[in-house]
Amino acid sequence: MTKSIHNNLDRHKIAEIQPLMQIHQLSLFYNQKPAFKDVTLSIPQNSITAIVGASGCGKSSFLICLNRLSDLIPGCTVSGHIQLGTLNILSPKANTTALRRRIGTIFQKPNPFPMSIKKNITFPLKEHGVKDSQQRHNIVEQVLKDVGLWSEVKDRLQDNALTLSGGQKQRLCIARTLALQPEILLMDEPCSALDPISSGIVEDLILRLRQKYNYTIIIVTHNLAQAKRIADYTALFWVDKGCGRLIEFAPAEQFFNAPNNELTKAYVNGIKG
Ligand SMILES: Nc1ncnc2c1ncn2[C@@H]1O[C@H](COP(=O)(O)OP(=O)(O)OP(=O)(O)O)[C@@H](O)[C@H]1O
Repeated sequence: MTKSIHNNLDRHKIAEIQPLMQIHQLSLFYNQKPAFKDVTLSIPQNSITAIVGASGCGKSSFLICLNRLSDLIPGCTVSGHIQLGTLNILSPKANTTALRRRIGTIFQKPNPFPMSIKKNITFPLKEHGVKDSQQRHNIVEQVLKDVGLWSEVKDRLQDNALTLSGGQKQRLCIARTLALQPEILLMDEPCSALDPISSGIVEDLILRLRQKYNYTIIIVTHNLAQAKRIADYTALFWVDKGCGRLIEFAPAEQFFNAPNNELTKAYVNGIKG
């Protein structure tokens, strides 16, 4: 269940990876108070990037900028630039519905809709224009298989999703997001509300989504051991003078074994944090 560092992409592959999303001088403010400032980094494609750092350093705030969920928070403003291919994500002209289909979010607390297991997946598909019911059913089966839930729920697809265990609910939420075929998955501490067994299953799933399906995944985690097991790249955020800053962003092997920054060194060695 738990994975060794060998699950991470090897050094040669890391050198070949192209940036998928370019983030330049990104800052986020809640009612003029900065949560984090001046973050510049490129998210490599088909890889797992972990965001780590002590509580309150702006990790979740960073994540919500990337598909403009930040628009939904009153008093929240974002400045800087985020480029995804030809799309300028922060442009007022960007279509946020289409954007959130391309960039899906998995939250810390699994949030299935209070409806059947099957409808949890077919409902968003209908909303996004998948009209053919056989096609919707095929997608349900495919994504439930992708998250390893099909054999557990195939005989109870009409049961309310709220009857599932915490780990099953989280995998259903991941399946619901996968059904819309996003390019990027944002995960905000997806395992922290789960027991260790369920957490291991979701961790394995995250690795499989990158290895088998080439997803680009950005995951916020408090769990350094988890970041070490699954991340190809890791970013450390830290609070400086009341505001989050990006301290270091590097391939995971370098980040954990030979970081450039003294703060990163102290953090990965458990001296800080
Ligand atoms: N909706 C909000 N309104 C005002 N301030 C907020 C809001 N959400 C977060 N903050 C503040 O922004 C700062 C960064 O919070 P954020 O949740 O992004 O940090 P984090 O690193 O994800 O923390 P944690 O690891 O505890 O989840 C904190 O000072 C927090 O109190």
